[in-house]
Amino acid sequence: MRLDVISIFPEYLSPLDLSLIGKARRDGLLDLRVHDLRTWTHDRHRTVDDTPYGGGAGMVMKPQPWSEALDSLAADDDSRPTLIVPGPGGERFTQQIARELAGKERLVFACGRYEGIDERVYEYAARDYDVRVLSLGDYVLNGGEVAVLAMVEAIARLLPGVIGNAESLVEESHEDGLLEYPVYTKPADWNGLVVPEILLSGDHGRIAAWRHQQRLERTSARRPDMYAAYRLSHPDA
Ligand SMILES: COc1cccc(COC(=O)c2cn[nH]c2)c1
Repeated sequence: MRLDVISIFPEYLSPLDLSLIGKARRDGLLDLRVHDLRTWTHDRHRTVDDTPYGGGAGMVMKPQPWSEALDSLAADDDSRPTLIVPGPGGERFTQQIARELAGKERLVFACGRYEGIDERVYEYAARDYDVRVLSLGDYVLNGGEVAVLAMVEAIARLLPGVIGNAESLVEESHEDGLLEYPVYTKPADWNGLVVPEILLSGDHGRIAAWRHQQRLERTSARRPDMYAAYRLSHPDA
């Protein structure tokens, strides 16, 4: 998979050089390229924003640098990339969407700043891209970079070979509609707090049943919305 990120703060994306994502890039599992939007400005001040038509506070990102950046990246091959624009007004990003995007050939992430990107960029981009505005949650960030870090990590870890042990991708929160069970490691008695006896029993059938029960209880307590959806698709749960 090829991933491109366009930002006026490309250094914001440097955490993607680290750890498993960084290793996947070095191993050639992931072709991730970060671009400075100002590459596609031509004035002395490398201007990317201007005042909003209709008035109001703040600034809007100009359409021209974006259109040139998007044209340039689309021209690199004949695929039709998915353009992801993180924004508070987007469709909620979920594990299901992460799985869907992990199957794409090319993703391009546009990091908005200020009050947003001129609306005509979304229309213009739709010629060469499938455009998705995706939100991490109902809050406002100063720009899309933090959201891109989260989305790239959620997507890239699903790619074959990125996470050493694919087993760990199976029973995790949101993969199958339930939150994950509690986990423990040595020592068995720590500060007088002990590990549930069942986990020391070696009875893998009972351990699996206990873990599933824990997942049901946790999901019911913390995410009644998820629990209701789970019960609908698992009536005998
Ligand atoms: C597209 O233009 C803008 C403008 C301003 C900030 C942002 C960053 O996204 C968010 O704030 C966000 C993402 N998920 N939840 C909140 C994008």
